[in-house]
Amino acid sequence: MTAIDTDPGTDAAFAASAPLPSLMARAREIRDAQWGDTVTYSRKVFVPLTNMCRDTCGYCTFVKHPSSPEANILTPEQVLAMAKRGEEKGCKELLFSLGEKPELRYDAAREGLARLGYSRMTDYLAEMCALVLRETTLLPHVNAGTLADDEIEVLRPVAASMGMMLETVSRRLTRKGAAHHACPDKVPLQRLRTLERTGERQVPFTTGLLIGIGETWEERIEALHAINAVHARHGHIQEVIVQNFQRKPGIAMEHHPEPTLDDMLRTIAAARIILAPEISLQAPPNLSARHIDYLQAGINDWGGISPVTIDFINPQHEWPEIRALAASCEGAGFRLQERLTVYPRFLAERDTYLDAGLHDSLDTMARKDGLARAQCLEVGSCSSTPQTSTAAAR
Ligand SMILES: O=c1nc2n(C[C@H](O)[C@H](O)[C@H](O)CO)c3cc(O)ccc3cc-2c(=O)[nH]1
Ligand SMILES: C[C@H]1O[C@@H](n2cnc3c(N)ncnc32)[C@H](O)[C@@H]1O
Ligand code: MET
Ligand code: SF4
Repeated sequence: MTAIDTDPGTDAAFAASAPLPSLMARAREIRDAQWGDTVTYSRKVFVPLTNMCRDTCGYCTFVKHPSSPEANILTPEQVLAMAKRGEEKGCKELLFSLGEKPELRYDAAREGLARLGYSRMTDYLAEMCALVLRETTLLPHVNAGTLADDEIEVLRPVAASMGMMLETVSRRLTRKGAAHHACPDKVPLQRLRTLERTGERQVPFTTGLLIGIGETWEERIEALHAINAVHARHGHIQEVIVQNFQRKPGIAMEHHPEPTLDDMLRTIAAARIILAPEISLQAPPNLSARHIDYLQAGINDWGGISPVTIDFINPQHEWPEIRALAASCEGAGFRLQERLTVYPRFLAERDTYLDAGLHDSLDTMARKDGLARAQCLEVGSCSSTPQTSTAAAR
């Protein structure tokens, strides 16, 4: 149920054709009703567990071929050292981001994993999540791309939340010369299956669109509807990220145009109109000088911001200083507030969405956090907070 009486069909048509100012005004209305004037972020440490990957996305600088001197798999000692540094700086989330299934493509990846005692990257990832839970107070979030049923099962007990950008639903982009050529994990059907499987297993989940990689406006709308449909079946989508493609030297798409600010504002507003209101809408603060304008298009979240690690995916773009971001949010009439990697709605339904083995860590973190939301854990309900007043669409 939306807070405002609307017809989803009419809204979709509106999103595709309305002038940008009225589209943004409509999106703001929906955001204000659900999320108020609070805009959130997650203080996190980013751990790039491996940069080897069986895919070769045309926009990616993160991926390294095994023949590169930079190709690596972080050791448990390195993971723990980064985690401890994050913990000291007050981080609450540890984001594992990594290449997809490199062991299925490269001997070097198989050998590297074997030296660590594993045959599958996902098993090593699960063990590193367990290590973080054991040795620190950080909550692990994993962004490991497409996941099969058994991979979700090994990760669920040790990851507080998971994510995978849908990126796009465009199959055209898997053709030769396009962004996702020769990327088995970027075939839209595989991405959609991961959204469905994590829904079936009730994993608090992040997904999103990568804007400006060759997709059409209609394909963006179709992707938003696909996300909304999977959420309507399972209620597990915590947040949707609208991320703008960044051009960098050395990538296949180095001459591909970046999306404009208007492109971003229109897509963010369309997302806010199409998606169920309880899905948090996120856009990164470090990939546009005009990110504050995103607030006028309906976002309520900035995603992860790290006081200790760079954005390994967009390393040329520094994180904003949290105090400076708070000041510019305030200038725009918003209050910046820290949040956990698990949103209040999911904490309130912990028995459904969170493995019992994670409850202690969640309690510790929510209390340490000192957020008013910690009360959700004690009273078992968050009905007084705007984020949780709407039940997940089922
Ligand atoms: O700093 C980043 N954080 C990314 N995040 C993390 C995000 O900003 C938040 O920290 C977490 O989702 C927790 O809410 C992702 C998480 C996912 O599950 C899937 C994709 C992304 C993508 C990015 C990204 O490109 N850069
Ligand atoms: C972790 C996420 O980072 C995004 N990603 C990867 N490369 C780029 C880039 N050049 N610009 C912006 N986002 C990118 C993808 O959407 C991926 O899923
Ligand atoms: N390889 C995964 C994906 O593309 C994780 C983030 S990219 C470094 O979805
Ligand atoms: S974006 Fe992810 S899947 Fe694509 S090449 Fe980079 S690491 Fe691999």
